[in-house]
Amino acid sequence: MSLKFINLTPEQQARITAARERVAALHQELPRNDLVVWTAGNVSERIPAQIGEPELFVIKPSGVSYDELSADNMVVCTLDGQKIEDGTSADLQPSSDTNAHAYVYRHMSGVGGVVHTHSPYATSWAARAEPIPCVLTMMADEFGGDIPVGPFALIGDDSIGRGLVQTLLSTRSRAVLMDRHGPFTVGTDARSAVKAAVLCEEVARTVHLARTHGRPERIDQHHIDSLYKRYQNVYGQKGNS
Ligand SMILES: O=C(CO)[C@@H](O)[C@@H](O)COP(=O)(O)O
Repeated sequence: MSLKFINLTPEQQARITAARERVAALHQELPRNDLVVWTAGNVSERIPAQIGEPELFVIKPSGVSYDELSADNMVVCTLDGQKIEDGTSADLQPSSDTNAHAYVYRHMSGVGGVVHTHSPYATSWAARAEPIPCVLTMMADEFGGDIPVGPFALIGDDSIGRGLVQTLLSTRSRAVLMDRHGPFTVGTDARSAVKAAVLCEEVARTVHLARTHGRPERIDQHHIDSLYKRYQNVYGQKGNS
């Protein structure tokens, strides 16, 4: 028997409602930052669960145009990737990448948000299965080094999620280029995962452009480490990613 939104505690219902608003709004950042064409991208966010509460996340419905997305049609799923009775139509299916997002949430407790796009420059590096070398200070700041490539995997089961987690656990980078597929990014919440997706595409583009007129040199590892440490601990306003 599937879980029902109406049977959850008022506190968890409120957390889900707030997450639906945030995730719906964050989907507008994908076309706004030229990270997607048509419906080819998705964002999800984990719902913080108190002891005894079911662990859930919110994700977009599959194949729905970004201008039709709203808090009302954000789908609520268990960490097994099963949609709950969340108040949306029983026919409304979650994203086709739900299994990948769910696998990350099950295996990486520190991840609160996952994003997948087919943004053109990052996807062109993925098509070549070539990591993006850390030749820019922005890469050291945000990704702590190169942006790695994850294994080729077909959609539909845990294959993408397994390859994604295996790669994420071997790097500081919050972005992974899945071989011949495209970028996935993670963050402490959906907003930080969207930021990683935006910056992943930005550095994929600028390194591509740099490569057309020469071979930029990778930044020395000790400089990458100090840039990453500063940016992760000093940059911006307190509490704002
Ligand atoms: O690449 C694929 C499907 O192969 C998906 O990531 C992309 O089309 C987005 O799908 P959803 O609309 O999230 O189901």
